[in-house]
Amino acid sequence: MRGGAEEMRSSIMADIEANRPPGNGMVVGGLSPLSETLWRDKANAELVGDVSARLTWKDLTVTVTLPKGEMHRVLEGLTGFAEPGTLTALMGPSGSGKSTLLDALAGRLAANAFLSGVILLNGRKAKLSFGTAAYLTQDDTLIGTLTVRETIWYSARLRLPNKMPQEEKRALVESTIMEMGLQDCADTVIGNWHLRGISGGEKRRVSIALEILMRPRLLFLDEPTSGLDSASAFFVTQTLRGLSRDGRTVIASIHQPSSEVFELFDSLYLLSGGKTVYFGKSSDAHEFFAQAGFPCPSLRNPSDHFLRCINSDFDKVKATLKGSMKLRFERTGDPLEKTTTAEAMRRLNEFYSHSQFFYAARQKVDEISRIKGTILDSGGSQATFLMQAMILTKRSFVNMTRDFGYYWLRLLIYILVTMCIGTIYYNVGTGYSAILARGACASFVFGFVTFMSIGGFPSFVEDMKVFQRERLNGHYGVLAFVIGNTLSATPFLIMISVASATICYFMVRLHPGFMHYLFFVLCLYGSVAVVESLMMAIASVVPNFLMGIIIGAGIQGIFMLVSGYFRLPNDIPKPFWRYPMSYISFDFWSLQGQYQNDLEGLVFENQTPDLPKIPGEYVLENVFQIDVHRSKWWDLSVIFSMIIIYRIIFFVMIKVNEDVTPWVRGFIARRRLQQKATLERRHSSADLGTRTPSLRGYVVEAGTGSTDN
Ligand SMILES: Nc1ncnc2c1ncn2[C@@H]1O[C@H](COP(=O)(O)OP(=O)(O)OP(=O)(O)O)[C@@H](O)[C@H]1O
Repeated sequence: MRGGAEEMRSSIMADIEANRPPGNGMVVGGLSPLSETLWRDKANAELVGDVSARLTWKDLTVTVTLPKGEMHRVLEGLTGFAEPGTLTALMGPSGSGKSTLLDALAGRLAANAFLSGVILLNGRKAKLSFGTAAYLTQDDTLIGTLTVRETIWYSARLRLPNKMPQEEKRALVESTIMEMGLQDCADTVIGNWHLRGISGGEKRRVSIALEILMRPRLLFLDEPTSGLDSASAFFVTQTLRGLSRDGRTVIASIHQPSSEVFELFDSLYLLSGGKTVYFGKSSDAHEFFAQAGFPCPSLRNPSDHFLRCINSDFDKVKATLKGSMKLRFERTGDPLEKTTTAEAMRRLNEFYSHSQFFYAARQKVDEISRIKGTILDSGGSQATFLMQAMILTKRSFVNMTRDFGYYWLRLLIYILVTMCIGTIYYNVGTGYSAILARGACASFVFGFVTFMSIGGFPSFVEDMKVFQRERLNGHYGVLAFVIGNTLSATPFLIMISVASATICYFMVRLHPGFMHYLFFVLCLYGSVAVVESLMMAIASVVPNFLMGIIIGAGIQGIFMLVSGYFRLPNDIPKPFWRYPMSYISFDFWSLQGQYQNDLEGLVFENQTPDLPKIPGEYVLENVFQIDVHRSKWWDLSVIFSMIIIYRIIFFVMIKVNEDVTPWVRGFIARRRLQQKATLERRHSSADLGTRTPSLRGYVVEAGTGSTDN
C-alpha cells in the first residue's frame, strides 16, 4: 500500500518534471521564482488513505435553457482545483457565474442548467449534495422564532451521534458560538416578520456556524461576508482560513473584499462573463495583472483593481456619466483610462489562456485527478432516524408555538368565523326551512372554513426553505421531516378543530348526542388536516408562496364545486366531474358524512299541523341525494386516508426531484448536445465540405450525479 503511494508520488513528480505547456509552447509572462514553483510545493503531500477532500474541475461548461428555449452559456471551459488546507476565493462582478460555479461543483445546479466537463473529488466522480460537502447559500434561511443558541443546538442534536454525551454536544455548540463571535446574541431570537431579532450580519454568521458545526471536509460558501461590516468580514474570513488550516477544503465566493480580507485567501479564481480571468495563488494575482498590462495603481486595494478591470458595467456607467457631463476626466495614470473594460477583459482572458498560470493549473488538475483518494462518506447526519424525527417534531412544535402566524392567528379567525356561523344559524331547529339551512351550514363549514387552512401556507413555505437547505446539506431525510411536521402540527389542528366544531355544534344545535358531536369534530379535523397535507404536496412542486396559495385556492375551489352542494351529486356532469373529480374531492366525502351525521334520525315538521312530517332519511335520499347505505364512518375513513395519501405524494415528489429529475436533465442535456453537434457537423460540411469534430469527447453530466469507484 505504502509502496503504491510512493510509486504514484514519484510518477506524479516525474510527470510534473516532464510536462511542458502544451500547444505551440508559447508562454506569455515570465514568472517570479516563487511563481515558477507554482502549485508544485504541495505535490509531495501524502494523498492516499486520508479523509481530506481534493476537488478538481476540468473544462467545466454550464449551459442554461431560457424560457423561449434558447441556450445561454453561463460558464465556459473552467478548469481549477481546490486542495485541503487552502481557502480558495471566487471573485468576479455580479453575474459572472460565481454562484453557478459553486452550484456546479456542489451538484446543485438548477433544473434548467446542463453541465459538461469533469468534476472529480479525490479522483472520482462523486455526488456532493446531501452532506458530502457543506454548502452555505446566499440566503439565510433560518427559523425566526428560535434563538441563536437554540438554532445551533437543535442542528447539533439532529446531526451528532445519539451516543455522544449531551455535555460534549453542548461544548461543541458553545465553541461554535464563540468561534463565530455570536456569544453576545446567543439568546436573542433570529427574528421574522413580527419578531425583531438579530442583525443581518449576525444571521449570516449563524448560517456559517450551522455549516461548520460538523467540521465538514469540504465547505462551499456563497458570499459568506455579504452584509457584514469590514471587521466582521475579516473575522469570518479568518475563521474560514482557520478551518482550512485544519486540513479542510474551503471555497468561497466573495464580493469586494477589503485588502486585509484579500490577504487571507490562498488561491484566487477570478471570473468574468463565465470565463476564467485568473486562477492561481492570490499572492501572484498582482504580478499577473502587471504582466498583462494592468498594474494595480499604488494606493488602490488590489481586489478592487482586479474587479474594476473585469467589470464591464463600468463601461456603461462611464458612458452614462459622460453623457450627463457628470464625469470630468483627470489623468491619474490608471491603465483603464486608456481602454474600455470590455477590451481589458478580452486582453486578460487572452493573456491568461497563454500564461504559465493556466498551464500550471491544468497540470495540477491532471496530477490530482490521477490520484484515487478516499471516497468521502456522505458527511450528513450521524443521528438515528428516530432521533431526527423526534428533534424535528420538537423544533417544529416550538416554532409553531412561538410563531403567531402559524396557528394562533388561524385559531382566532376560526373562532371568529364559527361564532358568526353560530349566530347566523343559531338554534337552527327542525322546521322545514331548517333542511336547507342545515345543508348550507355544513357546506359552509366543510367548504369555506376548511379552505381557510390555506392561511398557514406562508409559514409552511418558510419551513420548506429551511428543510431544503438542511436536506441538501444532509442534515436529515425527507421522511423524518414529514413525520416531524405531521406530529408537531397535530395538537394545533386538534385545538383548532375542537374549538371551532364545539362553538358551531352547540350554537347551531346540530344533531344532539356525543357520537354526533365527536363525528363533527373528527370530520372537521380530518378536512383541515387534508388541506394542510394538500398544501404540503403543492409546496413540494411550487415552493413560491404566492403561486402556491393561488394553486391551492384553485384546487379547493374545484373540490368545493363538486362536493355535492352547489350541484347535487346525481346532477354533477358525468364522467369527468362526477368520476373522478367528486371522488377525489375531500369536500364531497366530508359533506356526505356530515349530512348523514346531522340529518339521520331527525324529523322535520312545520308549524302548520296539516303538513306532513319529513324524516331526515327521506331528506338525505331525495333532497341531498346521499347514499344512506354507506356508513358516515366510511366517509370519515376516506378523508383520513387522503391525509396519508397527500403526505405520501409530498414524500414522493421530493424524492422524484432529488433522484429522477437529475437523470432526466442528463438525458435532455445529452440529446441537446447531440442535436447541436449534428447541426454543427451539417453546417461545417456545407461550408467547408469537411466534418468538424467540435463536440467530440464532450463529457456530459447532470450535476455530479454518479459515483465512480
Ligand atoms: N438557472 C439559470 N437560468 C437562467 N439563467 C441563469 C441560471 N443560473 C444562472 N443564470 C445566469 O447566469 C449568470 C451568472 O449567475 P450567477 O448567479 O452564477 O452569478 P454571480 O456571479 O454569482 O452573481 P452575484 O454575485 O450577483 O450573485 C447570470 O446572468 C444569471 O442570470
